[in-house]
Amino acid sequence: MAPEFLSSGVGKFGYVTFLAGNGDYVKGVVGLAKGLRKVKSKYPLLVAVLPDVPEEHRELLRWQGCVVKEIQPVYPPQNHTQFAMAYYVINYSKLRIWEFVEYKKLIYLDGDIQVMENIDHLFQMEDSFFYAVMDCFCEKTWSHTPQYNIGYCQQRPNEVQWPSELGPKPPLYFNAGMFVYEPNLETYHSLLSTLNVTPPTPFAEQDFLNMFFKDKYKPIPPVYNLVMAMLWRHPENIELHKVKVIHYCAAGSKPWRYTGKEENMDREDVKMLVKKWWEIYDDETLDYINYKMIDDGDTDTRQPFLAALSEAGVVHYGHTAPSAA
Ligand SMILES: O=c1ccn([C@@H]2O[C@H](COP(=O)(O)OP(=O)(O)O)[C@@H](O)[C@H]2O)c(=O)[nH]1
Ligand SMILES: OC[C@H]1O[C@H](O[C@@H]2[C@@H](O)[C@H](O)[C@@H](O)[C@H](O)[C@@H]2O)[C@H](O)[C@@H](O)[C@H]1O
Repeated sequence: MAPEFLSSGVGKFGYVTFLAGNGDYVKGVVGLAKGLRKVKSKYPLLVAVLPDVPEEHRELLRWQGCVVKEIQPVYPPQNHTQFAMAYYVINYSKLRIWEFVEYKKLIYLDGDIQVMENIDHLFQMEDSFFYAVMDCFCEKTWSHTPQYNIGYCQQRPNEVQWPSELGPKPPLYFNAGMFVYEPNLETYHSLLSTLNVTPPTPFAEQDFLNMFFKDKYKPIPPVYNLVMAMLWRHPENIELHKVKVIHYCAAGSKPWRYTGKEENMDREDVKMLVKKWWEIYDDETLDYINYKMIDDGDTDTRQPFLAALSEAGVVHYGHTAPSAA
């Protein structure tokens, strides 16, 4: 029986990710939990799971110190003019994390993200804004947009000017795989009611969140969410050695499925980033149950993590952990 985690306490800050289905994304979330431990984050990782996430995956995540919270799916209104790319529709369910009001501020991270350096300092940014990294319009996944078709990208706004005949330049657009936000019930209900009257679009909840938060959005540097395609689309904007958060969102880049066969996946930098992910995933000292408390007390690497878990009301009863997925 996995340890009993209760998240009844009021925690100020935390990380949150989203897990759907009974497939292999659970490996991404296990890797993320271990990565946050490796960088000695003080805060718990919440996992918003859809009902279709099997109990054995939830158990595995509890054994990795995660606070597992079941959410119900969110679907956009049926609409015949535009559809989200079917693969992304399930991501509208991410909106449920605005209901986690026992936390003052949360950092959302996709399950295909890895944290390579501590980013706890982001919680100190000014309240009442929505912080995220700007996306790039140059991937073929953007071929449905005027930006892609005229070659305009916010990552290099002066190379191809936005033509005035197309109207105002599009507002800055963020990648919704990582963002800093404040859970709030009023915002949550407004999100859902607005979604009810908003036709689905190709990038689903990412488009929707960009529209909803357009007046509160504040860009943060790309070191906080390396959208992998930036490596070959805009290398001039990336200093790889400074990157703190890696987002394995390019086709073929999911480390746990990596074959190296898809376009750009044979790049040395991609191979290095995939290797870094596996080094963390395979590191048993980072498994929650093996995460050592150092008796001398003053440099206990586990204490801040346990303190944050207790602050968040997570009570841990240790046993031997099952094998990882
Ligand atoms: O079958 C799925 C698809 C998506 N996700 C979650 O939704 C996030 C966003 O989906 P995806 O990573 O496919 O989007 P990308 O960033 O690759 O475009 C994932 O990282 C997971 O956290 C999931 O758990 N199961
Ligand atoms: O549901 C829409 C998704 O949109 C985003 O992924 C996209 C985006 O990054 C494009 O710019 C890339 O071209 C594309 O490959 C990639 O899948 C988010 O990362 C993901 O969390 C989720 O919101």
